[in-house]
Amino acid sequence: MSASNFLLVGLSSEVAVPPDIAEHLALRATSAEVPGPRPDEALALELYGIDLSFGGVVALKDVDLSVRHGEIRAIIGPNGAGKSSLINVISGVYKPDRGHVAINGAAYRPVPTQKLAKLGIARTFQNLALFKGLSVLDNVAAGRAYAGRSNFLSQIIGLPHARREQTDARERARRVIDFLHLTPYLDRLAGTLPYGLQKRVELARALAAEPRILLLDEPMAGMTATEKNELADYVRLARDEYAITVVLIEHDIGVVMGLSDRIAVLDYGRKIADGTPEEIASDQRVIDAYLGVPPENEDGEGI
Ligand SMILES: Nc1ncnc2c1ncn2[C@@H]1O[C@H](COP(=O)(O)OP(=O)(O)OP(=O)(O)O)[C@@H](O)[C@H]1O
Repeated sequence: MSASNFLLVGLSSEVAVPPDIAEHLALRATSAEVPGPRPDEALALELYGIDLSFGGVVALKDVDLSVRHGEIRAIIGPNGAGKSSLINVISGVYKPDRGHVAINGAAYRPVPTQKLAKLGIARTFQNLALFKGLSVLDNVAAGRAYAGRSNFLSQIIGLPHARREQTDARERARRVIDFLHLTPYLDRLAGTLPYGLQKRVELARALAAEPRILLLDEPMAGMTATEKNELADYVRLARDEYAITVVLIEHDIGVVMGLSDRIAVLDYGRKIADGTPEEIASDQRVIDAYLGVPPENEDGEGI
């Protein structure tokens, strides 16, 4: 039996996972590297014992993270704390040196970004990644196209199921555009819109993929305070309307405090705190990290 057969057999007896997803999942129990607890099916996302380094630079050290279904979960931390690295591990861009990621209670093997949608994951990027020369509608429909089943060739040839998918993608895109109050800009080239609206189009494109988990990489970077609050409202509305789980990394603690159900704080690649906004706001390690108090050395003394 091939390794993938073994994994699929194992999965089918453990949890009900759609075939597309099962194809990319591996039972956590198959890894002897970090014998952690069994994945918890009640969690949308679970990271356990994640290590990641680049040459001699430690980006993440022994990071655990649990995300409940329907939760808005923020990851914050000072510059270089490891936030982007962590979101890139979740989205399969980086393969961790050690540790596990589980989605809906089944372990997950990194997949190419274009296959993420099939796993029910969509993401936005720190630097805008819109097709600036395409209309808002085309950009948002492109997000849906990733989640479709037809391949690029059948779309070019115009096979019936591919054509149907394209029509569906545009209908879905229009609904999401309407939901995010972007209809007046439907035919505008994305690159001509003000920055705050482009970020909203990016959110629309991610939602068009009908994700179960939405990863937002610094969604409010470069925005004015008004734009940030507006986008935060849309993220909350989207979570409620589409019943999705949201994981975001963000620099602006104020916005995060108002938006998130729970917050994990990274500093120098380690998780130093995890809890509700109220718990995080009063955590001395978090206050120290943001005020720039140096980490302790191995003897427990400041360095
Ligand atoms: N591709 C890479 N190559 C080398 N080092 C990297 C790479 N990506 C991240 N790092 C290093 O890993 C550490 C964590 O970086 P990361 O970008 O994850 O932090 P961050 O919290 O997202 O920072 P910022 O808020 O500034 O974006 C840093 O020391 C960074 O220099």
